[in-house]
Amino acid sequence: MSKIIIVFASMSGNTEELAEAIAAGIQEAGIEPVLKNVMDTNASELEQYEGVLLGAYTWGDGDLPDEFEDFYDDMDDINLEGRKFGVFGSADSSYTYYGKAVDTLEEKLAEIGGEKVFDGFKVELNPSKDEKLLCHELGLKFAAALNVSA
Ligand SMILES: Cc1cc2nc3c(=O)[nH]c(=O)nc-3n(C[C@H](O)[C@H](O)[C@H](O)COP(=O)(O)O)c2cc1C
Repeated sequence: MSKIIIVFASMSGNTEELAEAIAAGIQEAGIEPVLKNVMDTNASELEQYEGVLLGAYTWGDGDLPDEFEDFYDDMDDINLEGRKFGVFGSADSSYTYYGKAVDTLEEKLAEIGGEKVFDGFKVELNPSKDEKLLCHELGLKFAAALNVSA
């Protein structure tokens, strides 16, 4: 059973690229993460993992992606005490609420007991090579944070 799950939503592929780069960093640390599109899972699955990473682009006027709405509502029914989390997402700074979906998910994860490992990681549109390297480092850092508490 893997220790880490990464759940993401990505309409045009940018957030998915972040998720894959973070997953590669986790793999380098020796943990095989579970990587799932939010449409293929549900919030209750998060309770099975020690580490939870959520990735979402921002939609509408600072909104969560539509496909994250049910998952987000169902997070109220789970408890992530003792679990570590991190949130990431691609966004566009020409909008008023830059990457607000990332903030919304971070707040919810903290509310249900999770402990944040890194500050919400927002990337402007398509990730650059350097930003993908940063994702890789975040993956390593996240895996290390779990091992410390193990
Ligand atoms: C209709 C629409 C609304 C958007 N609203 C926001 C927003 O409020 N804030 C923001 O930061 N980005 C907003 N975006 C930009 C997307 O988050 C951005 O294009 C992102 O790179 C998409 O990521 P993805 O490739 O993972 O789908 C919006 C994009 C569209 C098309």
